[in-house]
Amino acid sequence: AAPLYRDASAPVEARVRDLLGRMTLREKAAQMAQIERTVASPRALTELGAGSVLNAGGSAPRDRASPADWAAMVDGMQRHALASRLGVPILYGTDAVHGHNNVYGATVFPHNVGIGATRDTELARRIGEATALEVRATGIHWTFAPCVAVCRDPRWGRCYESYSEDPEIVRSMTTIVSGLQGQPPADHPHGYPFLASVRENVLACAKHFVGDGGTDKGVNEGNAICSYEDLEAIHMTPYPDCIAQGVATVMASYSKWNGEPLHSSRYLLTDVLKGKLGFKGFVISDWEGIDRLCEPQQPRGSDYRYCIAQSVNAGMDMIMIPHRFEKFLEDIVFLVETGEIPMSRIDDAVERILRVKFISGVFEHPFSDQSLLDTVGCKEHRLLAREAVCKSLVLLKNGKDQKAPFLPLAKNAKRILVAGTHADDIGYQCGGWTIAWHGDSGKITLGTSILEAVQESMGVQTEVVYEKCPTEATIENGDFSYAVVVVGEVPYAEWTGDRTDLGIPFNGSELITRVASKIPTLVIVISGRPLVIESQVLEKIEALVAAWLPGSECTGITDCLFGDHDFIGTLPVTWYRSVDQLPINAGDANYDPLFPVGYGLKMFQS
Ligand SMILES: OC[C@@H]1[C@@H](O)[C@H](O)[C@@H](O)c2nc(CNc3ccccc3)cn21
Repeated sequence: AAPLYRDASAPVEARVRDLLGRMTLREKAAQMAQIERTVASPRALTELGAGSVLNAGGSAPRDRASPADWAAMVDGMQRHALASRLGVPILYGTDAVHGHNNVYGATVFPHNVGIGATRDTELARRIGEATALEVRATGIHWTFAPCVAVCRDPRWGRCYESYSEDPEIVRSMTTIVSGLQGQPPADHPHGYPFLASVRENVLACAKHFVGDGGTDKGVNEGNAICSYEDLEAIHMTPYPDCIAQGVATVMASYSKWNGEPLHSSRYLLTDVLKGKLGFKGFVISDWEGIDRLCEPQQPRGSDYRYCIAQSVNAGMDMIMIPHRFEKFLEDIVFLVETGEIPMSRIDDAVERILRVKFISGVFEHPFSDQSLLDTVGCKEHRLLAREAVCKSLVLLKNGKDQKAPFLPLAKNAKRILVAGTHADDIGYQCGGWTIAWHGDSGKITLGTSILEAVQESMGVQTEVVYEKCPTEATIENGDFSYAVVVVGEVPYAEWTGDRTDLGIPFNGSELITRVASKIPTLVIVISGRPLVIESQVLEKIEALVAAWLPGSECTGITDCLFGDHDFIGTLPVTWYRSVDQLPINAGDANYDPLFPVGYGLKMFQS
């Protein structure tokens, strides 16, 4: 008879116990390893039985790989895993954090800060549903999303991955978990991982536990200095909501809390997350997250045994290694055999990993479903992304006085100027974590730029003049009804986004001033965070829109500019006056921002 763990009708916990009981120590240790796709060899998967594979940001089967290429790659790895002694399938994970952003042609949604601006929790769920389909279409089981960081300082290079500085807004947006994984039934056991449909849903990952958005001065992978009460009230708030929705995995933060690395915090990973909050899925490290535990005394990962012991004993269940798998195996087996890591801790970790694998359906359905291939970048998902862009825009100024609103723009103007570094650049409007890890400029994927959206919106009798950096002659003699100047930040990810100077890059303020001195001007800011807008610049322009990092579907912007839809977005983060004010958050004493959290104008008086 087939072994119990292969019996899909058996209770999950019985299958877990049966399989665990059959595994050697090396096989258990291998299940705790997540390796990068470039080292996911037949030896690693069949002989050694690695538990999971990921692709780093930007690591793809080939340039502009098709969904079918991705699915073939994952299915190929799965076949090797199923050929292992006990045939335990892998889980493949990827960063689909604003759509399936590593895949060319996938729908790219606004980054989290823009979704926070919508305050639309149902929209967040629908984005999760669409993203899950596009991820599944490529054969992938798991996304390292949502990031539920509560960003408290815009100098942090990842604040665009945070829905808001307000923990209540972040918590409300965790509905994306139910979109990604499906909605658990009312009687779902608390804290237990959940997946509705192996065909249409993917496992989610709440990250980065905990306090990633609260590091001192916004330094990435830095130190959150605060009381436990503040850590709980500000940064931990979204996690019970994710756990209540059956989130399958949680990723530990690179950062520290009062000097203690999260990756080796037994109190926070085990006593709080698994004990007090009752989380029964598994905790995964960040990329080489345990290697950093040796810093700064010695070079990263120099005493790897120490790193493994500190982290696994603290409650880490899976290690995103991602390259030195065999060293990991050797060391962790040594640590268990010498009693440094108790076998009970290994069994707990592997139990959690197997539990997620059984509830994920991957034992019964290990391979991709070809019928989903056409969902990648499909019209319906692009319309959803367009709706999200429209709802994410925040109107910060509309007319030099209330009685003369500047928006909606006239579609039948004779001649208009579109200018700025960000008017015609799909890469810029998508931001980081898009195709490449840190994003890029240019036509990096399919989509509609702001310029293209304007050109498509205007009547035939309107001449749209586009100059990225307009000359004085153009500005002086152009005879334009109005100008749309699109400026902002270049894409960045993680530490590459840490900045203390938060002015508009490429001398954006100077360009705005040159144009606005002669032509009635709307400014659109493409950025992962509020940027410094000097008061004399703000006075010169007719209108100002914060568009965040809208992604591939910028028709959503012209849907508002020309009045087909009103603006509904409101600031999810404080728009500060100057960097000298930082950190500045709603609720602070003497809170004196340029525009407060919650601010956002409408065109049509409701
Ligand atoms: O991509 C996997 C994780 C991601 O889920 C985390 O949110 C993020 O903190 C994270 N950082 C890295 C390391 N970054 C890296 C960038 C380029 C090449 C290789 C690694 C990997 N990851």
